[in-house]
Amino acid sequence: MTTSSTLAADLAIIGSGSGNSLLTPFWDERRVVIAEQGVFGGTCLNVGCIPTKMYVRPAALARSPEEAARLGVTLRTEAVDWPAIRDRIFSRIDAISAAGERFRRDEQEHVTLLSQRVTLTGPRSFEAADGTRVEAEQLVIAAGSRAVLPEIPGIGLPQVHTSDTVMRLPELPRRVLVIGGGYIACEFAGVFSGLGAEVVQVQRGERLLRQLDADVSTRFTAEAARRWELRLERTVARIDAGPDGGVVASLARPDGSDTAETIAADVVLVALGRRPNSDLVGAAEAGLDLHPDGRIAVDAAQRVLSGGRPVPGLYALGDVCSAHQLKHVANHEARVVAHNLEHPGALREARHDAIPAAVFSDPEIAVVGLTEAEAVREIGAEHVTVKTQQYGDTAYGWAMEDTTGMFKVVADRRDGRILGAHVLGYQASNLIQVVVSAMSFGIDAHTAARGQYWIHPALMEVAENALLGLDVPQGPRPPL
Ligand SMILES: Cc1cc2nc3c(=O)[nH]c(=O)nc-3n(C[C@H](O)[C@H](O)[C@H](O)COP(=O)(O)OP(=O)(O)OC[C@H]3O[C@@H](n4cnc5c(N)ncnc54)[C@H](O)[C@@H]3O)c2cc1C
Ligand SMILES: NC(=O)c1ccc[n+]([C@@H]2O[C@H](COP(=O)([O-])OP(=O)(O)OC[C@H]3O[C@@H](n4cnc5c(N)ncnc54)[C@H](O)[C@@H]3O)[C@@H](O)[C@H]2O)c1
Repeated sequence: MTTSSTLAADLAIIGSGSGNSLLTPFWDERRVVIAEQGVFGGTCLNVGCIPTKMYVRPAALARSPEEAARLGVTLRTEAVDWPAIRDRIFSRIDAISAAGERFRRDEQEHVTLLSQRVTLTGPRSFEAADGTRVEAEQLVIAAGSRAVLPEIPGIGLPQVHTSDTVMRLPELPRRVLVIGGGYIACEFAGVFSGLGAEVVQVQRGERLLRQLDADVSTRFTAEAARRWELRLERTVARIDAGPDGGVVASLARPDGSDTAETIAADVVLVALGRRPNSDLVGAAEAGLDLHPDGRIAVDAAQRVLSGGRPVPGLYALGDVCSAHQLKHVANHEARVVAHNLEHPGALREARHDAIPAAVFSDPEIAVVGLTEAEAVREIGAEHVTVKTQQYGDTAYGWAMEDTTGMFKVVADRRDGRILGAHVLGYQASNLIQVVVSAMSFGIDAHTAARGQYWIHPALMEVAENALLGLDVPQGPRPPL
């Protein structure tokens, strides 16, 4: 049945992920429409950051006998109860999503929740699948992104998953084929292998996480190869149904030539990047500017551009427009948009410098700023200073008997400006924050190292030592 009702709104939002956080008390007395085609709460909560990291922790625990053995303690992982892990994770997450939806739908009279896909009909209007039209004073596109699937035979087989579905499998698969070498592929390879599955990861390039600093990418690839099987410089050409309910994947070289290699697996995870959902909202048809990769173009205030000019009252945020597909970036952009919706005469701009990211794999990685190669390109090799501090050369690293952790810092040797940091190892995502702070507040490398106390002998000393190892000026009266 179709209806032709038209809703007038002060604010309309497409997407209930980061878009859901736009509703400050300012909107309590105003009419708001939120359109959501899928599960309420978006990617991070339901199928992204949160459930993946809830799998990472049990996988790390299951792996701990290896580390314990180095320290003279014998542990054994007796069993991994996948259904229990899965149900613990999703009983928490599904309840949060359901409560969020109930709150908006039933407890907020000023909010209308349209649980449908909507398509733009103008700069501040859209239409839902059932014919409901919405005309808004201001509109925010927060429609996110989705997994890219390669067009290969067998991609539609039920054993082939994306991150959207693989976390809800009924049982822990015995054999998992992971296609891709990016964030999602490396995190799931770490989880499944940690929990005891046989993992084969197929990556087109010669290293995993190729976009990261070469030292980190190289060391991670070597460590991954110790934990699960890698097939590098390979792609999957086709997937066929195999015996015992599994599949058989045929590999090819990156140029497409056959290698006669096959991999048998029970489950395949495809993780080859995510494309912005600008097409799902009809952004091009509505005349909005798009980047070549499909992202909606916005200005620094997150205003959507059309013909190079901002469209009044139309904003976008998060994966649908951002060059950084990260939840903390989407959240920051949402805060900026929330401000700008309330204060159209005093717009604020989003800050996109010193954005950190972590790959929660085994080992863990965290990065911020320029890689060494990017720094050389940007300011010239003669101005770049680099220090890599091994975890194993610090006191806490001795306690851990660590052999792989590294903390690399890149700086400008002329003024000590920190340009980037690249960390691999235990707690990398926490340790890097001290460099993120220094970069964000403009603190030079020597001041960051000597202008504060560091708890001895905490693992954080690895950051202190990395900063101290840079060849940077100390100024006339440096902190001691
Ligand atoms: C497996 C995985 C792990 C991740 N881990 C991390 C991590 O550890 N740290 C991190 O920072 N980031 C992580 N990310 C990335 C992070 O999840 C995203 O950057 C973030 O969730 C994007 O938020 P968003 O609000 O832009 O989009 P979303 O949360 O995806 O919200 C967009 C919503 O819009 C809806 N929608 C789209 N089109 C329409 C339409 N036409 N009509 C109605 N509704 C529509 C969608 O259904 C969706 O619910 C991960 C992503 C994945 C997939
Ligand atoms: N911890 C985190 O912050 C986290 C975790 C997961 C996802 N994410 C976000 O989600 C985004 C998407 O993750 P992702 O892992 O899908 O993408 P990605 O961009 O990290 O990696 C995609 C990988 O697929 C490869 N690839 C692309 N097309 C290919 C093809 N046709 N054949 C073979 N290989 C191909 C690329 O070379 C790359 O290695 C990430 O970029 C990240 O921003 C973040």
